[in-house]
Formats: sequence, C-alpha cells, structure tokens
Amino acid sequence: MTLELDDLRVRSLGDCRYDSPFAEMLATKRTSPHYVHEDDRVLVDDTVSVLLERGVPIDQLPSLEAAGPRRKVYFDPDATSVGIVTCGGLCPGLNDVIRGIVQELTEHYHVAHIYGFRNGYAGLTRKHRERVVELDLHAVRDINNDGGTILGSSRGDQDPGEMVDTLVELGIDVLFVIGGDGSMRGAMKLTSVIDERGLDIAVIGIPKTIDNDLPYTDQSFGFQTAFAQATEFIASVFVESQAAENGVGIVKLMGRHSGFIACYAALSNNDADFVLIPEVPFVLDGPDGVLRRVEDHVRRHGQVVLVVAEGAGQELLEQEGQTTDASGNTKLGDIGLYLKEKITEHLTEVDLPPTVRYLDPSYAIRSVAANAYDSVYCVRLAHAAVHAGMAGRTETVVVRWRRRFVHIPMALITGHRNQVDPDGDLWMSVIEATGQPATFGA
Ligand SMILES: Nc1ncnc2c1ncn2[C@@H]1O[C@H](COP(=O)(O)OP(=O)(O)OP(=O)(O)O)[C@@H](O)[C@H]1O
Ligand SMILES: O=P(O)(O)OC[C@H]1O[C@](O)(CO)[C@@H](O)[C@@H]1O
Ligand SMILES: [Mg+2]
Repeated sequence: MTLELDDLRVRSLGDCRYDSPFAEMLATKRTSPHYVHEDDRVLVDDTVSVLLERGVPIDQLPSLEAAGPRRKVYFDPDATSVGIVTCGGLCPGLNDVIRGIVQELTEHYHVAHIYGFRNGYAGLTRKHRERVVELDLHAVRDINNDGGTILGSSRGDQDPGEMVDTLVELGIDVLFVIGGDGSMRGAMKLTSVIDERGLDIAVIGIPKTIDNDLPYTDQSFGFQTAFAQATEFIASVFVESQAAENGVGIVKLMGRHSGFIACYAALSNNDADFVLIPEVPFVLDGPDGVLRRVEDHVRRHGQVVLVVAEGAGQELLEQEGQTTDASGNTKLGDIGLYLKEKITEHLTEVDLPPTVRYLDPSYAIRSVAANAYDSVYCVRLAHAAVHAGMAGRTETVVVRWRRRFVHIPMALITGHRNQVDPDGDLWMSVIEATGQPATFGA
C-alpha cells in the first residue's frame, strides 16, 4: 500500500461556525477505547510489521479522520436543506439508512427540508424533478421493516450539470448518495460541477454493495443479511443432493468481481464442498480440474455441493461480444448453467449419471429487509453521514474501518476493488472448511 497521510485527508467546504446540537454532550469527551475524539485520527494499518516498514513518525502514519458529531458545524441547521438518493442495485438496509438520516436530521439538527430523489440519479434530472418527495418522520416511520428502497433506484448515466441545476433549484446544501462504486463516481462528477460553479453544496457518500467489493470498509451494510439469505439456498441443495443418487447441488450467488458472498455463505453452513470465485481461476478438465474433483467427491460421498459466485470462471464461457448494462457494467455469462451442463456431461460419461439441482437465488438475497445486525450498522452509518454533511465535509464517504466509523475521500473508494485475497485468511478458511484444493489445475 503506497498510501500517504495526505491522500487520506477529506475535503471541507470551510470553517465550522455554527453551534452543533451535540456541543454540550461532546464538551468533556476524550479519545477512549470506545470513542475517537473529533481531533484524533484512526490508523489505517493494524500490524506491527507494516507500521515499522513505513518508517515515519507516529503522527505521519496513514490515518483517517474520525466520524461522528462535531462541537461546531458548517451549515446553519435551521436554514439547511438536504437531499437523499439511492442508486445502483438493491441492498438490504437501504431503508434503514434513509430512515436514520431523516431521523437524525429532524430530531437533532431540525433542518428545514429533506428531499428524496426518486429512482437514482434519474430523479435529479429535469424530467423527473417534479417527482421529488419531501421526507419527514412520518414518511420513514416503519420503512426499515421492508427490503428495497422507498426512493427507488436505477442504473444509467445522467448529465451532472442538469443534476446540479436541480440541487440549486431546490436549495440543497447537502446531498447524501447511497450507492456503490458507480454511484460514487457519479457523485464525484457532481462535486466537480459544484466546484466549477463555486457552489456551497456538500456531497456525502454512504457505501452500498452486497458484493462487499468496496475498499476501506470492514464489510458493507446489507452484506451480512445477503449471505445469511444465501445459506438457505445452499442448505436446500444440500438436502436435495443427499436424497438423490449421485446428487449434485449447485448454487450461483451474486458477486460480479468479488466472491465474498459465496465464501461467507459457504462457511456459514459448511455444506459446500467446492467454492468457486472470480479471484481464483480454475480449469474444468484434466486430473486436477474441477470435473475430476467433483467426480471423486461423488464416488466417495455419493453427492456434492458447489457454490459459485456469478463472476467466477467467466474466461471459460464463450461469449459473443461483451455487452454492458445501462451503467456500463459488463454483463456476465451464466457460469452456473455452464457448470451444470459440464458436470452432467462428465458424470454421465464416467457412469455416475447425476441428479442435478441448480439454484440461482439471484435477487432473493438482496431484496430482503436488513437483519438486526445490519440495521444497527445502517443507522450508525446514517448518523455518521449526517454529522459529516452538517460539518461541511464533501466528496467524503463514511465507512467503518477496523470497527471505527471514519471519513475517507471519495476518490479512494473508487480507486480499487475489494476482493477475496487468494493468499489471505478468508480463502484459507474456505479451503479448510470445504477440503477443496487451493487451486484447480495449472
Ligand atoms: N463513471 C461514472 N460517471 C458518472 N456516473 C456514473 C459512473 N459510473 C456509474 N455512474 C452512475 O451511478 C449510478 C449507479 O451506478 P451503477 O449502476 O454502476 O451502480 P453502483 O453504484 O456501482 O452499485 P452496484 O454495486 O449495485 O453496481 C448510475 O446512475 C450510473 O450511471
Ligand atoms: O440485475 P441488476 O440489478 O443490474 O444487478 C445485478 C448485479 O448487482 C449486484 O447485486 C451488485 O449490486 C451484483 O452482485 C449483480 O451482478
Ligand atoms: Mg458497482
């Protein structure tokens, strides 16, 4: 990691001059094992060897600004208007975040207006301006009981200039963008137009991804709920495969570029014999290929369960030209169906005609309401986002890093992707739990 301290400094619109509603509560607070003072910072690294390698004084080590309420804020709360938008794919907990933002802004900061933009960035365009909704405590009362997002979401490019026009027209001071890497790239285009026009509008990101593929965050909200849902499907194919002769269960789970859902779901109920993820390429044929390993497993145990992330083994699929979705994300081939065909063909050839159960739970794992753990996480992220926005931070994302809530510059979260490290301890756990080889074939 070549990160320097200066890469981690977040932008502020200016000095904080207004009293914060939290001033009194914060007056006596100091950093403790359970609280990081607003003037203190959280270290990025957590191993002695990396810290020593950096070879710089402690105050020069890469560190992150603590999130949380400030004694003074940048925006005059009574005169502040905010906007909220949810973009990209659904994720458990979106409604919890919206609700947390609205409650915090209403009950503590007493802001003037909270607007919700409908259906992602499209809701900020001229065409959809009239669909903007005003949000209050009543509007968000029990939305956390439902999956999805009350605001709706979308993919697809919109003109940043037109979106900023909408912010200006509504008098928005702070925009909260709840979304993934694409949404954060979109948010950075907004801040660059805001800067060009010399406007005083803060843009705060709340990272959302069930794939858990955003960097500098312990684990993204909704991820735990999503992989818990996925375990149910693995358990089903396990039962089915056990009951059938030469039973083969295959579950394909979301995860375009990162196999976290597949790894965690597989570890959770430990029914999977093979986990295939995008980060670990595999071959099908040959003595060490997946097909022979599956065959060996069926011969020894009479059944087998495979969990495959949707982005795994894409290089094996013959695809006629790459297509993309409205946001420019590559559309993937169906590795689950491909494996089903190949395994059926192989086992039939070696005289083990299989009964294959293939499940692709797809949207069923991400459209549900957040579990209790994710709900807590969401409301705490929402509070952190509100404090960051009211303090005038901009082009800033709130994340939980090594269990502390911190601010990071938006550019960092779009800089690279969080992926399962084939040399890391998560993949090691998967290998230990499944008994599968570290690699398949050459
Ligand atoms: N490079 C970019 N510049 C401007 N806007 C972008 C960019 N990439 C994506 N966006 C916009 O951000 C929104 C969400 O992007 P996208 O559909 O890729 O989802 P995401 O935020 O990455 O979430 P998910 O994890 O579900 O993919 C879309 O409206 C898209 O057009
Ligand atoms: O079908 P959609 O909504 O475009 O999204 C599918 C993709 O979104 C994700 O859930 C990420 O949000 C991926 O795991 C999946 O590939
Ligand atoms: Mg994305």
